[in-house]
Amino acid sequence: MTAETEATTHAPTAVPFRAEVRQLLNILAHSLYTDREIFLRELISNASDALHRVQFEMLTNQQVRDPDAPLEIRIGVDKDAKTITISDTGIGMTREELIENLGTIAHSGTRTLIENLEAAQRSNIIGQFGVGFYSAFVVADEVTVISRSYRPDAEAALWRSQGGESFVVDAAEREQRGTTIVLKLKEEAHEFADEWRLRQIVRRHSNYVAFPIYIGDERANESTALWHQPPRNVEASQYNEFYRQMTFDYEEPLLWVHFSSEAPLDLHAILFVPAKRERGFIERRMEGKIRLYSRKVLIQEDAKDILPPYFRFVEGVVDSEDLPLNVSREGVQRDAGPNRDPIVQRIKKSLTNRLTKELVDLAEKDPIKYVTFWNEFSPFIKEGIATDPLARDDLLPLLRFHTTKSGDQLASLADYKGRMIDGQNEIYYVIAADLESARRSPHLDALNDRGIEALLLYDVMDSFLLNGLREYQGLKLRNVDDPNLSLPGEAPTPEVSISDEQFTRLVNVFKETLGERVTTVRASNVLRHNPLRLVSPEDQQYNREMARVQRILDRDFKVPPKIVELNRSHPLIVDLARLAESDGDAALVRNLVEQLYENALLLEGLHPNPADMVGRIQALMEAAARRLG
Ligand SMILES: Nc1ncnc2c1ncn2[C@@H]1O[C@H](COP(=O)(O)OP(=O)(O)OP(=O)(O)O)[C@@H](O)[C@H]1O
Repeated sequence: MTAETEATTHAPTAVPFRAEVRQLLNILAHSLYTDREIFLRELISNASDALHRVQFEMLTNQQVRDPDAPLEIRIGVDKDAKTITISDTGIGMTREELIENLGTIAHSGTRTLIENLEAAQRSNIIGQFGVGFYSAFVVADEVTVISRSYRPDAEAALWRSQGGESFVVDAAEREQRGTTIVLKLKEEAHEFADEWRLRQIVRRHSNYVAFPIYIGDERANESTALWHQPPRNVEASQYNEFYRQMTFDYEEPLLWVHFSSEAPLDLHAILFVPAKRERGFIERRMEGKIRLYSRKVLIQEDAKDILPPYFRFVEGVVDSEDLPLNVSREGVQRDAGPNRDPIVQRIKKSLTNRLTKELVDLAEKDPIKYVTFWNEFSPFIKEGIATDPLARDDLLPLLRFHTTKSGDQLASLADYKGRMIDGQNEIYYVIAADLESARRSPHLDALNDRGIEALLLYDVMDSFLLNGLREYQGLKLRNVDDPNLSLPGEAPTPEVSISDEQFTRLVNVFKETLGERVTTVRASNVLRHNPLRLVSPEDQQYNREMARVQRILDRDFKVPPKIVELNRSHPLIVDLARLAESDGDAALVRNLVEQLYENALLLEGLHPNPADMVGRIQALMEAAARRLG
């Protein structure tokens, strides 16, 4: 580097903030921010991240400034000058990094906040966002950052701003690796120049940070990571607090599991099942994060492969001395080398088994709480059964269904099995668009008559679930729309009140009216209380479960041709057969046939556009009114 370039690089330079950052600073400086104290959480979280990063760097890189510096955060207060100083021995920043990180790059949290600002201000929940470093300007009218990067050849640098349009960077004096942030408190924030107050804030928001936080000479945060403490010493409130500080979720978790073993596998972990699938009011998160530690070093912030994909809603911390440190910090790529590591696989298995067992226990011991779990997370469990044959048997006890006998309650497969009638060796189910349609399904006639229970499947995920659930404890699952359904038990034989000729004529009217939409029309021997049902021909047996999904996904979805089965004893069919005999009402008969067919489509969840029926229904109503009037 020449003397000139060095001189220019080291001159104090004013740099404008990026537009989004200016906007954010303006908002923060003027907002009535009730959660002002979270500025400390944000700065501590940055410091902790910087410490984690340098710790990780030291695993692989010998060339680190101050390799022996203790990894810690120190907070000091000058009561007279009204300043707070937050120092860390983390990874530090070069001059260029200060410019980039603290002024020109818009971070994810910043953008989300600006986009949702109005709602955030209205409900006073700015504190739920990761506003990060800039939250310093909520309490400070001047912020100074002095930093020295871990890179041995890097110089110290300074960043300073009053939060307006720009910031200044300059050279600085600092020997030690790390970052110091000095906040000159605003008049209305002088209350924070108080060690006792700061100590309280650290307890509330940053108690479980993995590095020591000192205020003055006293440690302010928990000294042993919660997951390293014996579970019997940890209280429910501590788990709840830990969860809240880690996730910012404002609801308490539904369940936690604390793992603590040293042999044969060293494993210390706390896993949480959140109360809701979507967390946070604005920044909705669907997936949990597992922070992976080895020998107390954070090696992955969002480990993807330490739990199976169907448990991706789980949050937590996993720490094992046995984990290989070569697992990358940027995140485990699924199927990438280190994940094939036998230790990673063993940890995964151990976590998965225990978590599954805890959920099964919950289902048995606290069915009410389990239903809240099921309502939120059932799609994941169904996905697990559909996609992971090895997990299937373990997950089956978690399944819950509405059935024809469960009323408003949910039933497990074991409940179903216990209620099977003599001679029954299959589990019957009906698929429909929603619970009410399922309950009304004409396919259920024959089962209801015999006292046989059916599972009511109406969730889109159920179609996928069936791929992995062909049988349960030796009992095959069978769709009740099966044309060859042969049922155990007895049912009364219905009276047939139309002649064969009348019926044949009616069958022909159905065939002519419905044309290519039907493969055949025939008498049903299972219908009792419904006039008609649609049955899938043999060649559709394998994909009919997916037809409903296709209808939702594919705008041009065409209903595959079906077998129409008619109930010869049903008054509507009887009347229709009589009506079909007289030629005068051909249009009315056609409309009735069409409507009967479409009613059935609707109950099957296959109707492409129910609103199309309105015109015809009106025509039928007019005809009825005319006759009655
Ligand atoms: N104490 C620190 N030591 C080292 N680098 C830091 C420190 N504080 C901030 N930084 C750097 O500045 C960047 C910006 O910080 P900021 O708090 O604005 O956002 P973030 O923490 O990265 O992201 P977000 O808050 O949006 O999740 C950080 O990503 C980091 O690179």
